[in-house]
Formats: sequence, structure tokens, C-alpha cells
Amino acid sequence: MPSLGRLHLITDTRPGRDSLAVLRAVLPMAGGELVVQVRVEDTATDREAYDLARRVVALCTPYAVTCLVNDRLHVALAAGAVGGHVGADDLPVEAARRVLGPAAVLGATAREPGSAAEAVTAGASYLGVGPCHATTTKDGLPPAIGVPGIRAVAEAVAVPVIAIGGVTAADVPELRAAGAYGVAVVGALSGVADPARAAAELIGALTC
Ligand SMILES: Cc1ncc(COP(=O)(O)OP(=O)(O)O)c(N)n1
Ligand SMILES: Cc1nc(C(=O)O)sc1CCOP(=O)(O)O
Ligand SMILES: [Mg+2]
Repeated sequence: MPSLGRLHLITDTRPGRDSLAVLRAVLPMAGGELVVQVRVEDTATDREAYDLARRVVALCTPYAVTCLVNDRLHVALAAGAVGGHVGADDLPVEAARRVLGPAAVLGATAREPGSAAEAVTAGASYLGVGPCHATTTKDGLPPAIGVPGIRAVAEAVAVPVIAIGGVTAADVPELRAAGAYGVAVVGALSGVADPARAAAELIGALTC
């Protein structure tokens, strides 16, 4: 598996957001620490997901930035992404690994140590763990697990733990101390006045 970046930028396709503008701003300063996850609303068509993923892959390739696709692994393969991310409502991790193949990056969502260990056994190369804090970006999430919840999972697995859910640069020192390898964010980069500066702050905190 290619080495994994520590800052995962998840595309924000909510109305009024411009995920490609955010990406264009962040890419030139992010270097190898950036991973971009193409995530579209459940109501988006596969064609819309594919078109966005193709554009994201095209933007990421000159910077050698890893591009993943959330949920829709056929879109990941078709668009030339390096891998995908699955959760409880998506293909099981073991099936996702079969679809993507042994070399792909495969992320899985885990919210507690037991399912985290199972996901790793089934073939996950990293875990997205959360929600760390409350967030308005996504509906229907369980209660926040906080830094202790992130620590519990990080102590249970040997793959990178990516903390997600309401994460900001200010949270990063505590998350790293708890064993998180990196963070995945939507709001901390989308909808801020200066995404490049926000990304620099996050990467600085993740790599110091
Ligand atoms: C890095 C990362 N962690 C968790 C998630 C959430 O995935 P999932 O539980 O499948 O929910 P959706 O994102 O599909 O709504 C993620 N996407 N990325
Ligand atoms: C897409 C997603 N999944 C989560 C989970 O806990 O599974 S939290 C989340 C949204 C993350 O956005 P923000 O950084 O704006 O809080
Ligand atoms: Mg999912």
C-alpha cells in the first residue's frame, strides 16, 4: 500500500459549496500529506459521482496526491482512484477488498475497538474513526466518541487511525497524543475563507 497522507480532505457537495475550488486552493501547498476522498450525497447519480471523481483524480495526479472514493467502489475503479472508503451501509470490508484488489487503499469506518479489529482483519488499510465531536455536516450520526473513543480504537489496531467529525486544527495535538495518525475533515476546509491557510495549519499540526 502507498504511504498514507495524514490530512484527508472530504469533498463537500452540499449546495453552495465548491469542492473543486477548495481542492485547487489546497493542492499546491499540501504535498504528500494530503488524501482526497470524493464523497457525494446519497442522492447523486453514479454519473455525477464519476464525473466529480474524474476531475478530482485529474487535479490530484500532478501532485501525486492520493484520491479515494467513498462508498461507490465501481466509481473508484472507473475513475482511476487509488482506493475507497466503506462504512456500515456499504459493501463489507472483505468484499470491498476483493473488488478493489490487494494493492488498493481501503478505508473502513469504525466507532469502537471490536469492529475496528474486525475491519482490519477483513482487509482495511486504515480506519476512519468518529464522530470525534458533534458535527452539522452529516445527519444521523451516533453520539460523539470524543478523544477517549479515538484512543480506544487506536490502541486496538495497528493500521492508521483517521479521526473524523467536527475536527479542527486545534484538536490535532490531543488526537495525535491519543494515537490518531491523521484527521479527515469537511468543514475545516470547506466554507472557510482561506482553505490553503487552513490546510497549512492542519498539516503543520499533523507533522510537527
Ligand atoms: C475517513 C472517513 N471516516 C469515516 C467516514 C464515514 O463513512 P460511512 O460511515 O460509510 O458514512 P458516509 O461517509 O458514507 O456517509 C468517511 N467517509 N471517511
Ligand atoms: C462524513 C462524516 N462521517 C462521519 C462519521 O463519524 O462517520 S463524520 C462526517 C462528517 C465530517 O465533516 P466535518 O469535518 O465537517 O465534521
Ligand atoms: Mg459510506
